[in-house]
Amino acid sequence: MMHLVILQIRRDTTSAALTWLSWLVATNPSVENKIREEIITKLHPKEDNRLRLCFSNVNDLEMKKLVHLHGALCESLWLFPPVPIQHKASLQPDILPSSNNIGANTRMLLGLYSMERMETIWGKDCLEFKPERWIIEQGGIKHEPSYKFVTFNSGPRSCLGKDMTFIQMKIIASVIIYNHNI
Ligand code: HEM
Repeated sequence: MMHLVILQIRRDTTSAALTWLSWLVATNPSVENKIREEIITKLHPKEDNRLRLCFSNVNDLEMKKLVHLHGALCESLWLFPPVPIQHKASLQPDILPSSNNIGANTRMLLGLYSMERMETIWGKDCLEFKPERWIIEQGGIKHEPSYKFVTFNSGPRSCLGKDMTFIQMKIIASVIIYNHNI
């Protein structure tokens, strides 16, 4: 039973992320155009085979070239984290990084959704959909520390599937965006 629940969490997080990405891209056609443009210029899909052939040798490096898609994905994972809230419990008394004292067996709720919409952490434009937030001036991907971009949690129990799910989501999203106008 536990195994089934864990499997569902892995699958449902990815599908929730792709659903939000579709909505954000559909309501921001200029972002969709930029993503399609970079798929064409960086992956060079062959027209007759659409994108299928390109993906016969897909790898992480190829997918990292799609910086606008990466930015759009991070924005949707950040604005609408598929795991919006989590809870942890202390085994023994401790002091949190915030300097709050907690006793043993204290249950704590982590509001990931709220933390990723806090102006004090992310700045004034924290509610806007801005994929360029994740792109550095030189055009590469901007990395945010996991204790700031908390969608996959941070520390020793953070998501083990993070890198894999990014590759999976990029493959699915790029095939859809290349072939369809959402
Ligand atoms: C968008 C997709 C995903 C999101 C947002 C996500 C998010 C998370 C979060 C927040 C946790 C921490 C849970 C906690 O501390 O209670 C977690 C744990 C985990 N995730 Fe993911 N996840 C995603 C996809 C995946 C995929 C596709 C896999 C496997 C292929 C995976 C494997 C795991 C595993 C094994 C853990 C447990 C790590 C541990 O407890 O040591 N995740 N994930």
